[in-house]
Amino acid sequence: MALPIQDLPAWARLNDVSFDNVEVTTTVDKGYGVVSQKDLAAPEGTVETPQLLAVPHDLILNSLAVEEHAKEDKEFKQLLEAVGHHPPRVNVLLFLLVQLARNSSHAHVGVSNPWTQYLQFLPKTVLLPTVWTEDERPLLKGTSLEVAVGAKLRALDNEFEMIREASSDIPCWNGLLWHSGAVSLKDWVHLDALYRSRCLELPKSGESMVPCIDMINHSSDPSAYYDQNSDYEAILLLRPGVSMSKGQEVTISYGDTKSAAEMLFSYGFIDPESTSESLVLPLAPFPDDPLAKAKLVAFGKAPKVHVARESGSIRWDSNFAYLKCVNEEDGLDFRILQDNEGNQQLRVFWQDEDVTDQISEFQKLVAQTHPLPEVLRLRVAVSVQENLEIHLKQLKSELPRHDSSTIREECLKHGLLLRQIETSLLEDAIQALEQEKNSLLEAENVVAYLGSMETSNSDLVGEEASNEADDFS
Ligand SMILES: C[S@@+](CC[C@H](N)C(=O)[O-])C[C@H]1O[C@@H](n2cnc3c(N)ncnc32)[C@H](O)[C@@H]1O
Repeated sequence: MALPIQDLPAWARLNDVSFDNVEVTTTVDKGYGVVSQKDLAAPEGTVETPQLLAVPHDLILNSLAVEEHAKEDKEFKQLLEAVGHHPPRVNVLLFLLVQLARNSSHAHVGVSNPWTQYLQFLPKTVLLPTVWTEDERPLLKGTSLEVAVGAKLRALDNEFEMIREASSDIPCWNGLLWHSGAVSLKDWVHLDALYRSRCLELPKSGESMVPCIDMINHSSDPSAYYDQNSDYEAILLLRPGVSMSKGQEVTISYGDTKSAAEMLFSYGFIDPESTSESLVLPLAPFPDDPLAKAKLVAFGKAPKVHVARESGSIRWDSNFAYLKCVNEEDGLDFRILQDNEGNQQLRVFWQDEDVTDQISEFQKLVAQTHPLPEVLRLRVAVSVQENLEIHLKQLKSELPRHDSSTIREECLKHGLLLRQIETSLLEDAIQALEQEKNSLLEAENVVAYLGSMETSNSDLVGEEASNEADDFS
């Protein structure tokens, strides 16, 4: 069920949301947005700029608010307890799933609240890559989002199954959520997209959804910002130095340090004016490394390489790339230790020191303590460059043939933009790595090391040759 946006002012009045000289309307290309109803100005240097919106604290939706709702709603409390402790985001999504089920089945399980209705104002489609179709997702092939979106979809599937399992023993929820067919995995994926594209980081309440303030679009040159006042209300204020005329769109910044991939992943669009030039790619251990499994377990996170262009130059870093490129002969060791309770633990040792707790700083640690730091850096640079080349090759390979009528324009536009941004960054990073490799090859201890390797190889060849001669005799 959807409610027309013209009904939002009535909902706002009923719930004490105050709009001051602004209104929600439909924009040309960004769905809903907020525009000013009169000329507005906040002179430079003013401390108290005009307030455009105020949303009462009890409408702010986060994990804590969900627990408050549960106190007044016995049936929801039962559901929340059955699902157990999960990240705050899951509690909020569960709360929204219940409102969605109520709206679609007209069944009144538990107590309805302002969000039951507010959800009906929100867009039915949010084009984040997790909701792209099978035809649209190949646009991400070779980009840094290919693996991330697949992993996110699997995580969403697991969350939804976990909720189904935990709640299907509770008769009223089993009836509403599962028997009525009111909600499905598609709804969970949609709610997650709504959540990620609309949640704000409030100074006092933390990560939260805020009705009405979530109707404000992003700009790299924003006219407003949000805050929280002493009553914990979420408020929207005009920025100092901004003047705007009647009918102009009010905008905020969704952040200016996010990469193109992060913007697309969280908001479904890329604004090249406000994205940082960076990307994060997955990195696998060498397939023939006997320590590969131990390295992955000890690292504890998905191994990655981070590439960025900062002030015109390329920077890359990867703690896992360093772990990948060192071995026992460098001073790496894994040991299984047993604590007093008999639990076994994998510990990482570097040059006989237990560095398990420093594994997230492995690059720094090893770069400072390796006896031949330039030789190690060369090994890591070669491995990282190879990894980037594989991704670049995929990015440059032709996209699978598709029927353009099955790909939505917005997905095509932002998918191609992401490919273009990441291709350019990877090409420059590969070139920078080539330069770095060349200068490392000239470093004194690299020359000496490679020279010693050559000597021992030719000794070996000499020995082999003499063995062969022996064999012939
Ligand atoms: C917080 S909501 C803003 C309100 C939203 N336009 C709506 O219709 O409900 C964020 C979503 O608005 C859209 N959006 C916001 N700023 C945008 C921009 N500068 N360009 C394109 N889409 C934008 C994206 O779909 C994004 O996921």
